[in-house]
Amino acid sequence: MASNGKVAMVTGGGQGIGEAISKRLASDGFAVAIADLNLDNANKVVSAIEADGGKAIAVKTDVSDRDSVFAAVNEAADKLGGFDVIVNNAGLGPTTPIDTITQEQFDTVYHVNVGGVLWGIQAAHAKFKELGHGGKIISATSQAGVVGNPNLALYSGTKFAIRGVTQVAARDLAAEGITVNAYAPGIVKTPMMFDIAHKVGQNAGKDDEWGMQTFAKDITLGRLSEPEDVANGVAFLAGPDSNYITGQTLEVDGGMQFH
Ligand SMILES: NC(=O)C1=CN([C@@H]2O[C@H](COP(=O)(O)OP(=O)(O)OC[C@H]3O[C@@H](n4cnc5c(N)ncnc54)[C@H](O)[C@@H]3O)[C@@H](O)[C@H]2O)C=CC1
Ligand SMILES: CC(=O)C(C)=O
Repeated sequence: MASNGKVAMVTGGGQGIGEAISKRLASDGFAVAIADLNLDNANKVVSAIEADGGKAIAVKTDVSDRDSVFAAVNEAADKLGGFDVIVNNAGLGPTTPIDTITQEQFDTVYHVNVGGVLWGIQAAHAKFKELGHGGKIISATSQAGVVGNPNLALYSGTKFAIRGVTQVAARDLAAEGITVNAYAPGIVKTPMMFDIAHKVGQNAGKDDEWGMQTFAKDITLGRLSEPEDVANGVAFLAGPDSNYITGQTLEVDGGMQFH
């Protein structure tokens, strides 16, 4: 794998979509910091990247904690020799029928999903400033941040918020050569989505694979998303071909908005 001389940090890179993004960016030549609450999983992704000839480190990070995110960005820059791209991917996706949402759930989910993106933007901005160059900030929203989904009020609210923060940050940081975009996956085969499929609506209590397949009927392209489908979109947002794009949400959902 030839280095492209750039450094990226992926939060929640230890499994699911973040794992696929980390591996794809490494194969595109980025040195990658995998920032995850689960250090064992992050280390497994590092080993896989290194086995393929790439460069990566694992950094234990809690994105809901501002200091932890700043420390992770500093560690990534120090150990990997620069900082160019942050992918604010970590998120929680609990199933929450509207009347069941508790104060504790609200605090946890908003701190991880919205706080994590906000702290990631701040920490990346501070590092780009210190290094004297621009960079790219990319955050995970969802098709549930484009249309309201049944039983996901708490989650959907955070994902709509991330699109708002993305648009504002794009305007605030453009003069410093920083682009800020988001990606909106659809129904992706990851532990989070299997859990939702197992719990909501007509899928409740059915086996996970059956639950997932019932979502496929709403997808124009007729199949569920692999994590790698999303990673392809993020690779575009992280690379030079997206230099004239900012404030946008790239919907990588097989066409779910058409139904
Ligand atoms: N799976 C899907 O169908 C969809 C997922 N998304 C979004 O994509 C992103 C990734 O989702 P998945 O890969 O499915 O999730 P996942 O639950 O499979 O993986 C999430 C990763 O984030 C890490 N994480 C959780 N809390 C953290 C914290 N406080 N600090 C640092 N790391 C933390 C976990 O350890 C895990 O490695 C999320 O933001 C999710 O909302 C959006 C649309 C659809
Ligand atoms: C998990 C998710 O983002 C959904 C169902 O849109």
